[in-house]
Amino acid sequence: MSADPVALLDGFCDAGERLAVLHELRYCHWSPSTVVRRHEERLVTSSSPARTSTTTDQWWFPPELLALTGRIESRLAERFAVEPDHLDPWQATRYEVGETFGLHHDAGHWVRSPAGERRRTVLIYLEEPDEGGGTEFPSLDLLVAPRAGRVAVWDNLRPDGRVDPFTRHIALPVLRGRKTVLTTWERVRPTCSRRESLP
Ligand SMILES: O=C(O)CCC(=O)C(=O)O
Ligand SMILES: [Fe+2]
Repeated sequence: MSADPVALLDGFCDAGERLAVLHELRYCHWSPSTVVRRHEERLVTSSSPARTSTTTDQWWFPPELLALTGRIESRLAERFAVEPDHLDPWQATRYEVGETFGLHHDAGHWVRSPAGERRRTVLIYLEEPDEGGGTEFPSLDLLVAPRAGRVAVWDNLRPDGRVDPFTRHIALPVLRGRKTVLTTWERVRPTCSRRESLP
């Protein structure tokens, strides 16, 4: 794996694959994006003024789209040693002009869940806006341009397993055009029981 805190690979998805994914995403049900927070020992998912985009997730993906994400998972395994069995369901998020996701961390809520924390984030830029829409990591002094076909992979945890505050990030507002990303998170352990080896 790269020593950079945020590994970037351009051309990870070629134009044909991006168009095919975007085409299939038209058949999915999109809703206002949500954020997760803890409320009295429970995780609550709700919309928030901090996140103004629209999202769909793997639940809605038609078989053609699942075949495409399956191929993407194989390449993530090859290039970044991502473990497909540890992945959360894919999400796609669309940002129109002005839409954004404020400063946040992708981990911090899942330490007690069977699959554990969100160890790494995988973010693929499918549709590149004409202006704005970068992903900023203020503590790393890093701005990732939302280049179509690029994948960004970063660690959310420090080697001791605690949340790494340096990978807090912002999806900057789109200023012109539209941005669409495909995202998943690699958990510390497998994401369902049938993937664990049985005793
Ligand atoms: O869209 C982006 O640039 C970042 C998205 C993000 O941070 C997230 O979905 O958790
Ligand atoms: Fe995020």
